[in-house]
Amino acid sequence: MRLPIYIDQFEARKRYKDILHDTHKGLQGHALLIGGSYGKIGAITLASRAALRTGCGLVTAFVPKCGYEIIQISNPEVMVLTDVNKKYLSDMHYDFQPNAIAIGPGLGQALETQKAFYDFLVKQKSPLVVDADAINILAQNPEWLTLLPRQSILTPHPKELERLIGSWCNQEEKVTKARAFAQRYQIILVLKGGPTQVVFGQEFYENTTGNQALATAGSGDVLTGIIASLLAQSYSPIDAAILGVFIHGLTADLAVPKTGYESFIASTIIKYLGKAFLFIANETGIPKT
Ligand SMILES: NC(=O)C1=CN([C@@H]2O[C@H](COP(=O)(O)OP(=O)(O)OC[C@H]3O[C@@H](n4cnc5c(N)ncnc54)[C@H](O)[C@@H]3O)[C@@H](O)[C@H]2O)[C@@H](O)CC1
Ligand SMILES: Nc1ncnc2c1ncn2[C@@H]1O[C@H](COP(=O)(O)OP(=O)(O)O)[C@@H](O)[C@H]1O
Ligand SMILES: [Mg+2]
Repeated sequence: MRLPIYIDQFEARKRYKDILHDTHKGLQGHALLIGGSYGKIGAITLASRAALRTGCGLVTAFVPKCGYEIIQISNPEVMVLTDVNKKYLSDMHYDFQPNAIAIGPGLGQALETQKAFYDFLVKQKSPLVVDADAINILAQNPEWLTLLPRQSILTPHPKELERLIGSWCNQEEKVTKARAFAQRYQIILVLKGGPTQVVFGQEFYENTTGNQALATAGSGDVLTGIIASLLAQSYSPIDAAILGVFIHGLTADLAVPKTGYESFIASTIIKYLGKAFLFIANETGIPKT
């Protein structure tokens, strides 16, 4: 098997773009995060907060009606659009053009949601971030995979990946199958785990940040928000995926000396995003390459 390209501070720094001093929220990108269902509004709450803390100018969450107050109260900076349905999404309808869309955290797999996801996919032209139940819905409806815009980023954890590509006997087979899948549908696969790997065309990357503190509910939802935010800020899909997984893991490496593994939760990732960006934006004295 070919050796991976390691996603280290140098790979991250060469992709990182400074925030310009004369920018404004209208230039910083508008991310739309679609998901949530009754009992799982937390997933989209976390993703949208992470998107804001990753630097995009505007964030809108699209959730079923039951999520409206939850998100408005917990994230006042986030705008909220609601579905006609109370407990799960049934019509992903909005009348603005976001710079990036992520779909899936907490979405559920109700039949009406599946149908709405199909209608949504048919209309999409720009790369998406596809996570969690949106991946599970694609695994149940593989013929919809051809609807994914080129260079969409899918972020499966190992179980979601298995649903999507079938099982594997060893790491080599996993990567080979993932690569064939990514090439077939012209997508980027972020294979989450410890370590997270990224598969794109002929390239195969492996992240060097992160630790077991990330084994906590919602940490993948936060990653989805981070990648969507970078995509909204005009990072290319592969740069958004690479920088996203690096920053996400880095928060855990920076936090653990203070929090320990046990008390680290998904919100801690968001809390440490600032320190992670300072590290990447060269505040440590390490030259930017
Ligand atoms: N606060 C919230 O609202 C939360 C909502 N969530 C949402 O809940 C829904 C279900 O997601 P889940 O991922 O929990 O359910 P899944 O059924 O997709 O995945 C859980 C299964 O995957 C296995 N698995 C997960 N990570 C693994 C790894 N690294 N190695 C091997 N096996 C692994 C688990 O053992 C379990 O069998 C999604 O929509 C998700 O976004 C979760 O993100 C948790 C937090
Ligand atoms: N032991 C570990 N070491 C490093 N990273 C981990 C570990 N366990 C989980 N993670 C990371 O945490 C995230 C978990 O994502 P996911 O399973 O989708 O969580 P959730 O759905 O609860 O948000 C992924 O980014 C994964 O790489
Ligand atoms: Mg997940």
